[in-house]
Amino acid sequence: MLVQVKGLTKTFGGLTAVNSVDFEIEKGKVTAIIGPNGAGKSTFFNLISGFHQPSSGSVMFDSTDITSLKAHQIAKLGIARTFQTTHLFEQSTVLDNVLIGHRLRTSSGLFDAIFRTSRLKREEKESLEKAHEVLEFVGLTNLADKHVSEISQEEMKRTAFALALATDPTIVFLDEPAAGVNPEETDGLAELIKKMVSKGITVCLIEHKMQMIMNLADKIMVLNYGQKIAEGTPEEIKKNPAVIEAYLGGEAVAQAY
Ligand SMILES: Nc1ncnc2c1ncn2[C@@H]1O[C@H](COP(=O)(O)OP(=O)(O)OP(=O)(O)O)[C@@H](O)[C@H]1O
Repeated sequence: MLVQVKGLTKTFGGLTAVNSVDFEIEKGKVTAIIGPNGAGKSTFFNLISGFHQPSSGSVMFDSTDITSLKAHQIAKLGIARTFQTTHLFEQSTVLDNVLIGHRLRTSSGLFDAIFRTSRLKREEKESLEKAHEVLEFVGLTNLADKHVSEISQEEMKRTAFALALATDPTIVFLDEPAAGVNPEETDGLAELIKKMVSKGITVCLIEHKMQMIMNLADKIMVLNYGQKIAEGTPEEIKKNPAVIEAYLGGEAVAQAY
């Protein structure tokens, strides 16, 4: 298993946002996390990627215990995540946004910056090449010099993917990759996710668009009130009584289908 989560728990004051979750992600597969609003999905992502410290439990990545590592240390190990598109710098170009993502992986320090060492120059060149490569991969070469404020929501989603890919990740965590885009664009983003998997990248995503998930995921975990209530293939999840119960009453299913 690429990622192994055991007994993962996060409390905020009196609220248990993630409650004793055991979970595994297999290399090379697409794993989805679904659940009603407030179920703990984003918190779960934040725990794995080091943006929150767990209250208890453990996270193993490729046999390394990453439970107590900080976000930047986890990113260096090959775990990338996307954020909502609001995290992009609107007044910078698409290319510059991606370059910033790539700096994470390079190691020049203040000394290099001041004296413009050959290492810095080499790294700048590599960053630029990498940024162009990932922009081509996500289909945004033509928009590299546009400001983020000028591009569509779907193009912002692709930019967020490019940012994650610029760090050469083993696994990417995608937070609602298709939120706010139309059905045709959703299909395009699903294709892009498949293309990432075909290049050997493992994908874990949170998404409310059920049809997309059902077509894309090898495995689905369902969270409800911080607890894992089901796990299985899309076929198994569709038939699971606990899942149907959690979603009925809510509007999520009606909206998704
Ligand atoms: N930093 C925080 N401080 C306090 N409570 C938080 C914090 N982050 C999340 N929560 C609470 O934890 C619970 C789970 O939230 P979370 O955002 O993880 O759910 P979610 O499943 O991602 O929801 P959505 O689908 O709406 O994004 C919610 O009740 C939320 O209010």
